[in-house]
Amino acid sequence: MSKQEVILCKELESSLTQAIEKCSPDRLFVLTDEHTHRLCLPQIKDIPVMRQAQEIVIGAEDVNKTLETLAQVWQALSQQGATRHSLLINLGGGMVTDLGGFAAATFKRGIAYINIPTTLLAMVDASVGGKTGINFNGLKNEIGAFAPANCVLLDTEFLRSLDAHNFFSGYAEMLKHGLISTPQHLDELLAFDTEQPDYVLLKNMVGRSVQVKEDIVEQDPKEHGIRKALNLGHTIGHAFESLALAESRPVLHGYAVAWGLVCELYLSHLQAGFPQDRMRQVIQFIKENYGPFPFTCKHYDHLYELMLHDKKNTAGVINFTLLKDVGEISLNQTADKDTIFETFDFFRECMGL
Ligand SMILES: NC(=O)c1ccc[n+]([C@@H]2O[C@H](COP(=O)([O-])OP(=O)(O)OC[C@H]3O[C@@H](n4cnc5c(N)ncnc54)[C@H](O)[C@@H]3O)[C@@H](O)[C@H]2O)c1
Ligand SMILES: O=C(O)C(=O)C[C@@H](O)[C@H](O)[C@H](O)COP(=O)(O)O
Ligand SMILES: [Zn+2]
Repeated sequence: MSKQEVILCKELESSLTQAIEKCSPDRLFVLTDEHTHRLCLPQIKDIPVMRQAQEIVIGAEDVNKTLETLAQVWQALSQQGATRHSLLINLGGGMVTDLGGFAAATFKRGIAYINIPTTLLAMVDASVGGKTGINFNGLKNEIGAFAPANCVLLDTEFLRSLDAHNFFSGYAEMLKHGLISTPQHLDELLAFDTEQPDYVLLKNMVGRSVQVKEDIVEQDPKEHGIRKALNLGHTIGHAFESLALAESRPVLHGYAVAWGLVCELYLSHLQAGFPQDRMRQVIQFIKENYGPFPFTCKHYDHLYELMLHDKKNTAGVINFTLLKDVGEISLNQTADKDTIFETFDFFRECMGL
């Protein structure tokens, strides 16, 4: 897999023009959800190279990251004359870049695509690294492919219209990048004024955060080893997210990751010696900014069953990425059912549930 080009744009217009010209497509398509169609497409629609772009609009948010929506995109591409030499631009958050990336990877066995992420989460994480896919059978990203975008164009100006919930959702993946990289990066994240964001500083932090991901993906594009570090917080986080979806009370992906981090930092403390003061510091930040995920001990078995579907697992054994300390990663860790249930008890207790 070749190294993916990720550009922190000074000027989106020229970067996008160059990126499209480099692909020399016969036809151009732009995929948005209903919100990014209204809020973000106007920023690029009038760029001369975009004038011929045919628009495909899908429903917003993870409830629409489905096979039905994927089929709508395939249908639109097919009916509007897309060929193997066409180019798809995904303009949106991680839902659009995941689903659009998978549509591009599968349409006529694969066409070129460019990601222009418009949420914080998609900028630092989802748009980069080639994991594409959809939710299926009540499970997160159950169907998908590794298929990197030809190019990823980051423009933090899009963040100005993002609401606080989606800001914090993306910030959870940044915290994850802080935890798996360096104490300095984690400290700057914990110290950032999230109530009145300094957008210049945020742009720099986005650059550092996405670099953490790029470095790991470059070493291990298909998650045979070190890429599992990017899944910290997700073994339990995805179970929370799927449970919430099943109970028709969906939560944002990054919130589920933040709550998953609380549990997996506790597990890291129990099993890998992660320092208690650091654990408490990060949990305090999450408690203050994300609130609790309500569940009772009646949910434990369901959560455990969901964790049995984690993609890192082998032969029915649940696989965790844990930390010995900030930046000291311990891959392929396991925990027995009693210990996992103890982490749920810990979570509920420290969240005041
Ligand atoms: N492929 C990966 O490596 C990877 C990594 C992390 C997360 N993900 C996936 O990403 C998805 C979550 O992505 P997300 O958090 O970006 O959510 P999202 O794409 O659902 O976007 C969240 C909301 O913000 C709106 N929005 C987008 N840009 C906006 C803007 N600039 N201003 C105002 N509103 C805007 C969207 O329309 C949507 O309503 C999940 O499906 C998750 O599984 C994938
Ligand atoms: O890029 C990766 O690798 C990640 O694990 C990043 C995660 O933040 C992301 O949510 C990813 O989609 C999870 O992948 P999955 O393989 O657990 O479905
Ligand atoms: Zn994630």
